[in-house]
Amino acid sequence: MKKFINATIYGDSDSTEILVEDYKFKAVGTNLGDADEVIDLEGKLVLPPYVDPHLHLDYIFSGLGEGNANVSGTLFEGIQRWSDNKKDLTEDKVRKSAIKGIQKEVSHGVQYIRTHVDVTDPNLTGMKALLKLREELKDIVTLQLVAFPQEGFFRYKGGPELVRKALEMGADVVGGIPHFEISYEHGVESLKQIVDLALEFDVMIDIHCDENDDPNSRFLEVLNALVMEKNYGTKTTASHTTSFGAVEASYANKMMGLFKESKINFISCPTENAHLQGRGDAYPKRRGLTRVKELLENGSNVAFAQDSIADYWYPLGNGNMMNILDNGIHLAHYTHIDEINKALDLITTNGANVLNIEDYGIKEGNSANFIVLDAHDAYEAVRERAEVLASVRNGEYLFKREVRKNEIEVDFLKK
Ligand SMILES: Nc1ccnc(=O)[nH]1
Repeated sequence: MKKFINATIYGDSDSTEILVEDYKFKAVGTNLGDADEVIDLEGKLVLPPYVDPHLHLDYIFSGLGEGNANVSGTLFEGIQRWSDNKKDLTEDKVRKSAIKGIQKEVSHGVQYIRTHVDVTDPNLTGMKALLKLREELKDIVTLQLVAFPQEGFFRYKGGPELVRKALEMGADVVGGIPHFEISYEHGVESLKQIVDLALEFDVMIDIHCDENDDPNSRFLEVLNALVMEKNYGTKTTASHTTSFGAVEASYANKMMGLFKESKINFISCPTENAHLQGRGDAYPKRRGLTRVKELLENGSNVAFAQDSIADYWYPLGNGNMMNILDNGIHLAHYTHIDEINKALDLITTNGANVLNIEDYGIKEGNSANFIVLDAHDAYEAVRERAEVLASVRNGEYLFKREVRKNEIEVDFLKK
């Protein structure tokens, strides 16, 4: 039995101690009694691990190297460059770069990743490599795999069969990209078939949905309607929906009511889409985000995600969710003090809700997974973009770092 004392627990001001036994939280409270080992957290902020609910592990680092830069900075060039280069993909290549990406994310306190895996590949190379890693790395990170037809469900020859095959192989989620199909009708039909596949295989849905600046892109409306009718909203996520940041208020307001009814989830990738969107705009330029603040006020579940690390779509990124959060709350105007105080939800609990993880959170009976930040409360953590000092999984440290001093003592300040 292990006891962590002097913890400041995010969202639980009554508790300061955590007791862990047999990989699980045995109790969370105060004065919890004796333990074999006592660890003093010195008042630091403890929260459930970061969740990155949208990442492309099979693409990681593909954008590095001469001639690989996406010159226009657009989604379409990213897809084209990937398509041109993916023919040389091997399982070993995907495995090695995915491991590097996972290392980066885990070292920043992430323990849950949903990764889209391109299945528009007759060999399903990425899916094969990532299915193995999902199993091999499960004590370090929980991986959810999306069968994602990057080059289009219909637009890529044999797309529907490849998506089905990936689900048969064991993908956890079915994906889609309706705004990349060749017409509105093709996009709608792809969504219908994808929802049918989800019901047939009993898997979640996560669609790259309206990742453009077109205020007339309407696949979010279609997806929402389809899953609302099937009562499948909590198992469904609309990723990106950047066009919803460009629509008129009267349309947005109508949709808000329908999102409330369907309970569909949203993922916003603030850094990626600030980079990709608005490329066709003169000034003023769109920020490229969906209506994050308004969706949250509507009671919808919204999570932030990294999306890319140095691939054909986005040249930056390092798996640090605090960086994503910092950018996201600025771009979304989610910066009232009350919003800042709960902003960590966007990279923790809200992501766990997207992934439908039930065994999540610092409470009795759950797996003993948590992180410790170099801050004493949520506001300080967000304002300082606090470092992750430790990540604990199943009661054991994945890593632990020295406490960094926030303030350097400079001689002249003492005078
Ligand atoms: N942002 C994106 C990254 C990768 N693929 C996409 O379709 N979009």
